[in-house]
Amino acid sequence: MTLDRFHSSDVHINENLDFSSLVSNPMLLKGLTESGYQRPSPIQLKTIPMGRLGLDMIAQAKSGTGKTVVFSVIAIESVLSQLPKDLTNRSDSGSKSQQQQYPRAVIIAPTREIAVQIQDVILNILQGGLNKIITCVAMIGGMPIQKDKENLKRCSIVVGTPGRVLSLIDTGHLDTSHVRLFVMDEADKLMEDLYRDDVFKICKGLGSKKQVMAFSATYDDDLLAHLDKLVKNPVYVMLTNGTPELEGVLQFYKTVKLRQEQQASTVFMRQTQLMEEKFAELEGIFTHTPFYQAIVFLNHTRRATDLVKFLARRGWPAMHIASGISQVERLAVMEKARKFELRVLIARGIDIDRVNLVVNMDLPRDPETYLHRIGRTGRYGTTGLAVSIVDDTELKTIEILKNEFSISIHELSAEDKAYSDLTQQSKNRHHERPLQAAADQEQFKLLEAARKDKEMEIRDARGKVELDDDESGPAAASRQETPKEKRTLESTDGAERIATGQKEAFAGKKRKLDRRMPFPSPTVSEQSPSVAEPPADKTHSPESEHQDAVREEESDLKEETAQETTELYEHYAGHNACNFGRL
Ligand SMILES: Nc1ncnc2c1ncn2[C@@H]1O[C@H](COP(=O)(O)OP(=O)(O)OP(=O)(O)O)[C@@H](O)[C@H]1O
Repeated sequence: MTLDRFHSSDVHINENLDFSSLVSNPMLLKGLTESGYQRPSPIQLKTIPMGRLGLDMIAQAKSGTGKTVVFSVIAIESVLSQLPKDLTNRSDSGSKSQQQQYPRAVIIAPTREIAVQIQDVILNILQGGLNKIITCVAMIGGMPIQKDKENLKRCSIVVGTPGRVLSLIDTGHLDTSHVRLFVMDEADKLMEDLYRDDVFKICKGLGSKKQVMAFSATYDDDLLAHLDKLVKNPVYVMLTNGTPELEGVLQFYKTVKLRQEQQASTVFMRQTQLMEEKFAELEGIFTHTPFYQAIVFLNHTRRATDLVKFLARRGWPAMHIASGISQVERLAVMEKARKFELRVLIARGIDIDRVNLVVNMDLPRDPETYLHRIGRTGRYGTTGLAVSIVDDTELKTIEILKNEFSISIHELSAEDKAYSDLTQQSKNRHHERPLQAAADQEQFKLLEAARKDKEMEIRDARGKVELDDDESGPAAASRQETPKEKRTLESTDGAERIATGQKEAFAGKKRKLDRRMPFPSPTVSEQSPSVAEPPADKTHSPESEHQDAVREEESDLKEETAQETTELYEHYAGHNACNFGRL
């Protein structure tokens, strides 16, 4: 098994067809071809013709096999079918501003990132010339709603998250009178308790004249029962009979154990120590496995920041998009990941071409989510590696995944032939080096930004700081400063050099600022990997405050852990959620 690009049978069709046999509009065809879609995948071949006929549909295909392109094409075709013929076939159809536009298709997805990705796919396809007459806008929570209201005056395809779309319908800003298509992407997630009511309300709010389609990689009885109420007389297209594992993804697990001397007295300590072990294991995997970009999943979002710091200290540019950061920041992180400026993204369901390694630091709560996660690699029939780092309790879950859901997961060991083949090949691969250089540059930029941040902070807090004008190295050379400005510098290797006499005054600040630095270099901190580091700003966090915080976190975690353990076992052990043969 290699990581070189090949396309597995997941996306291979036997027919000698290209998209010209599926779509007729020349600009649509041009947009598809120029977006890199030459030949349709099996799900595209089966569903696009029926979707174009206006049939309601429930469709299933493995992750990353082209479902987004299916409903993007159908949405564009649905809009085209409502526009006058003379507008839709010519590339000189006039500018959008001259045309009255109404929302004609609404697509919803469970996460903001996925909604933005869908918008990007559609916008790319529209680049073939249809962008002159069709507009697609993502409307998602966390972004200013005012902008959506403005955009709705000139928007034909709305892609959004349920909460935002519903609120735009409820307030009358989304005019539903011309909507003729409603698509639910990742329908399995959309039918979870969190979103289901909103999705039902949206479906009702969009009126009765619309075609309804649902897409997912997995279906179970509950999901089908819910969808039955939303999708009337659907055609079912199911491409997978068993568990929808991707052929190109090798799956492994690696067990971590606490050492004798680590026998923790509390749940919190035990969890923390186990996570430390998992962090160390992750570092080993990153060191020995060839990969372009990796996505790491964690169940507890609070660990995401710790992991970013841990990886950054070891030279792996990483960022997270866990909750707690603003939507604007999340989108910026996604952009960096896409531009290949990050090697590691700690994230949820997103589509980045170069991801060929997925790591689970905790197992998810249900097998569907496991499949979603590992489906972030092996996109469009390529190859990838998925590793779950588990402790003793999670090992049982691996057994259940293997036995009850027939998912093949092997223990990761140097002796494993598939894995050793893979690592062996890395010796001949050179792709890491230029990437590392690019990543280093990015790290340097971030260190520079952090350094500037520090200066601002110092200036704000203490007024003008009179420091010796003693600096050297590239960081200094690249800076332009006013003569009066005095500075605290980091050289490129991250070591801080502060003028004598100012160190003590600066020390409290420094600890505070270190925590904010996105990519502290390994030399900034020589601490051992610590998952639950004490608050760095000791001047502002006396011992007692720290203990309170630890206690609070401990009790939080206890609750979460207890609840999750119960949910996890109920979910995996007792039930047969994945009845994939139903359709
Ligand atoms: N016909 C095609 N030819 C080449 N590449 C394609 C084709 N269709 C889709 N792709 C690429 O495959 C990747 C996955 O496609 P897409 O996101 O549509 O899959 P999906 O089934 O919707 O995945 P998920 O279930 O994870 O959302 C994307 O990078 C997309 O650009």
